[in-house]
Amino acid sequence: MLTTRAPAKINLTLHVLGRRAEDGYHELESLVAFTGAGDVLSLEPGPGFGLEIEGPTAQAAGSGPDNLVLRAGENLAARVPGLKTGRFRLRKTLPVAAGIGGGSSDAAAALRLLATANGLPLEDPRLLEAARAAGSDVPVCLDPHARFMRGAGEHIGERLALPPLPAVLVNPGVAVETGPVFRRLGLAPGARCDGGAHPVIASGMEAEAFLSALVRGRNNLEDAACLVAPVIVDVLSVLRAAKGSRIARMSGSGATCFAVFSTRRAASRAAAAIKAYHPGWWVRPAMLR
Ligand SMILES: C[C@@](CO)(OP(=O)(O)O)[C@H](O)COP(=O)(O)OP(=O)(O)OC[C@H]1O[C@@H](n2ccc(N)nc2=O)[C@H](O)[C@@H]1O
Ligand SMILES: Nc1ncnc2c1ncn2[C@@H]1O[C@H](COP(=O)(O)OP(=O)(O)O)[C@@H](O)[C@H]1O
Repeated sequence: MLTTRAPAKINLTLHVLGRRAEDGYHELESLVAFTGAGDVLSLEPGPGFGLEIEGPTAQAAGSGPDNLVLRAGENLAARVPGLKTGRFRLRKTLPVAAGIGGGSSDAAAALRLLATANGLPLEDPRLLEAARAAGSDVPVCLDPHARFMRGAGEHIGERLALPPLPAVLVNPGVAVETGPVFRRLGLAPGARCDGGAHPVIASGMEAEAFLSALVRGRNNLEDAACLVAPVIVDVLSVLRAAKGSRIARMSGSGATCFAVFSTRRAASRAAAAIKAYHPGWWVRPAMLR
């Protein structure tokens, strides 16, 4: 049995640069980081693909052929003749349709497990192709470390060493689909946006320099997502008001938002205080990397 983690993806920034005429997808520039924890996926090698799923958000994710774990597996099998397959077991704890790429990270985890079972290096181009075919966010989740993502997610930058980023993640329990949030931007195919250049972020930046660059970035989907799910406005104001919070922003197309704190202790305290006032919200302290 092979096992790997499928950590949550956080878009520390998400700049929308325009909308492509060819396929209607939006061109992005996004600084992505990952949490330590997340879903857990195992593979028991054997004939054909199968999926068992359990955990608090298993039902919302679904175990049918549309589950991104199975889609990713089939995508790779279509590209690698004689691929060794097997039965996946997914422990699903990340909220679903939450802007933290849980399904994408599960799909990437499935590809990593299949790569190991088949002796394929992570750099095998067929893995990247199978990832792209499963969804825009899957390629960046293949090797879950902080980096830039560009295009509609198909261009992945080098790993970046970020300073320690103690954070709190909050999801208010409202599922937000990605497509409708992009549509709310109202960009015509071929349109370009001029929201200002992305702040310069370099590997090895010291914490204060990194945070002052980060605050000059943005998530262009925030306003559109707040129209779809107005509770995001409350989540952002709670995170901004939390003691020791340095920056609060939405991840992806929402509804999960994050705040970064100067210390782990401040993040843990803020998480406990938010949870006490909002017992129905999913609240997690996390180190981002
Ligand atoms: C917004 C982001 C940011 O990381 O994350 P999430 O909020 O989903 O976590 C991603 O770009 C989402 O990636 P993913 O969730 O894999 O999206 P996909 O399944 O490929 O696309 C869902 C729908 O969103 C729209 N879409 C997606 C990506 C993109 N760059 N432009 C788009 O217009 C398209 O309408 C597409 O049909
Ligand atoms: N393994 C999976 N985990 C979560 N959602 C999944 C999975 N497989 C398929 N899905 C579907 O993918 C869609 C997006 O889910 P998810 O990846 O959690 O969204 P987001 O990227 O916004 O966090 C949902 O509608 C869900 O039904």
